[in-house]
Amino acid sequence: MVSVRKKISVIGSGFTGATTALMVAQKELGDVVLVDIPDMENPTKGRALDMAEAAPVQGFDARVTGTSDYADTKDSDLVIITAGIARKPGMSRDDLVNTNAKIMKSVTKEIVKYSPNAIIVVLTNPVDAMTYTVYKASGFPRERVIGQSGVLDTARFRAFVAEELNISVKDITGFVLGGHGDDMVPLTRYSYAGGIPLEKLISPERLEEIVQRTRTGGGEIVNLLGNGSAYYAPAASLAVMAEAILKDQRRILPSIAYLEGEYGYQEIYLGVPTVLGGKGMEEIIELDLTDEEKIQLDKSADSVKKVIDILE
Ligand SMILES: NC(=O)C1=CN([C@@H]2O[C@H](COP(=O)(O)OP(=O)(O)OC[C@H]3O[C@@H](n4cnc5c(N)ncnc54)[C@H](O)[C@@H]3O)[C@@H](O)[C@H]2O)C=CC1
Ligand SMILES: O=C([O-])CC(=O)C(=O)O
Repeated sequence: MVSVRKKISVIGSGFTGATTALMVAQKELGDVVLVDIPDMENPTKGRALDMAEAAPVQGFDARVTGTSDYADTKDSDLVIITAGIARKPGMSRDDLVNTNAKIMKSVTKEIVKYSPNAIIVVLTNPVDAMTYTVYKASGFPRERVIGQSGVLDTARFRAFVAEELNISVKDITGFVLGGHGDDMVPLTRYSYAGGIPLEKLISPERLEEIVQRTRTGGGEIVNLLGNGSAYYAPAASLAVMAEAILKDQRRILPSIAYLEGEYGYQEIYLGVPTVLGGKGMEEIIELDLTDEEKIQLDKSADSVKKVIDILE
């Protein structure tokens, strides 16, 4: 009998990969295959087994297995790439580019071989350029290769605003555009608390401080952890994108998408509002930007382009 359960492969069983596997399984989005390099096969199997043993306690129905053999990923519906090195204090995400680009190319080859119809979501940094690398290496249409940054960046902004206003995080919405670097563009004009524009509730000076903290939110955690980067909120962000795709929810979520003229950019991956559904990135939503916002977005796009140029 052919299984109708969805299959999700998570490449990289480190902090973000393992946490994502658990969150995706807890949401019962499908069966999860956790993959790492042969040297990491036993720890990967161990993490997967440990998660499988959490299933009866928490009552989720999802098989979780660990492997270093890509044949086990065959016919995945969704593949999430977290493989690669993470930064340490004093490093920028862009410092990871050469090492991680090689890893992206090798894992993409295996993904395409075993799951030619999969949708791929990339987390590995520098994520805009790594998503571009996977897109080029896969030959997949742009709908099926996206990256994760905006859900996380927006979540950080929402968390800081909720703390500032002492209001539930559930009532705060935000919008972050651009590359996943310190010049990302949080759009306060499109951000609300319970439907009320934030600009009516928080002073411009304080809002600017929150925007700055959002921009450097990844680095704040890198400095606190000392030996790696964030993983709970990144994994939660991947799980929500996975859910939107696997349940064909058509949610409006920011993702890193390949632009073919949208927002005035060509042949670049950049964070923009998208509709995520069963086909992957189904639409890009173009917002009107003020001159100042467009200048900021141009700066962010330039930074991403420079990293992509290193690769080419
Ligand atoms: N886009 C975003 O918002 C975020 C991106 N990241 C990025 O995600 C990546 C992973 O971060 P962590 O999980 O914390 O790192 P980690 O070091 O805990 O895990 C990375 C795993 O990748 C594995 N790996 C390396 N080469 C591989 C290959 N060829 N095939 C399969 N697995 C391979 C390693 O063995 C390791 O287990 C980093 O590049 C980090 O910067 C992390 C958080 C947020
Ligand atoms: O900061 C990092 O290196 C990891 C990351 O992308 C984030 O947490 O936003």
